[in-house]
Amino acid sequence: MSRPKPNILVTGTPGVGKTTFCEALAAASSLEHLEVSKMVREKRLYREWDDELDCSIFDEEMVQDALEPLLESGGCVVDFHSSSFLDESLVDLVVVLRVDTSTLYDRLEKRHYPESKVKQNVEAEIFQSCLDEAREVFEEADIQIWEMPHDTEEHMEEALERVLGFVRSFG
Ligand SMILES: Nc1ncnc2c1ncn2[C@@H]1O[C@H](COP(=O)(O)OP(=O)(O)OP(=O)(O)O)[C@@H](O)[C@H]1O
Repeated sequence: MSRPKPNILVTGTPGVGKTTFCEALAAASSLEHLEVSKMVREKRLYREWDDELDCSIFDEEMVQDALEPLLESGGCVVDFHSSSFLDESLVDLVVVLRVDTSTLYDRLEKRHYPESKVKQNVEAEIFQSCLDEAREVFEEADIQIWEMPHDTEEHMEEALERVLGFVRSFG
């Protein structure tokens, strides 16, 4: 499906720096940053709330229904820790941000997350859950999946340059 501007999914374990990266990418391009976790909270796109982990159990169908009209015209950066809800026909590139577990631990610690939530997210990064989920959803559809380190400012600049190159050459 041809779109004038690409839709890019930026995913990764909570705390890897998706929002930081997406804000910088949106500022450097004409793409619109869709911070899905914020949309889920504000539009209540969930059926239940996990009090222990202090997070929503988002509803895939509700999130897809909210995003599809925005993605159909292209030019979006979708920022979320999951990729299971996205129809591959609406995605042109997937970026999976990665950090080492000690960096991730420190970042999540600073948020004063419950120990169980820090542990759950560090384990997800160790077992590369987000990368495996993106591969499961998008590899069949022949959509590029770029795994990019995001532990330093330098790595962020490198990743931004590479993705901006994709945006410039799209279409
Ligand atoms: N490339 C980077 N180098 C150094 N620090 C970074 C980098 N990217 C993000 N950070 C820091 O890591 C922390 C988490 O960043 P951010 O909130 O963007 O993560 P996230 O993946 O969007 O998390 P969540 O999914 O929970 O929203 C912030 O304190 C941010 O300043």
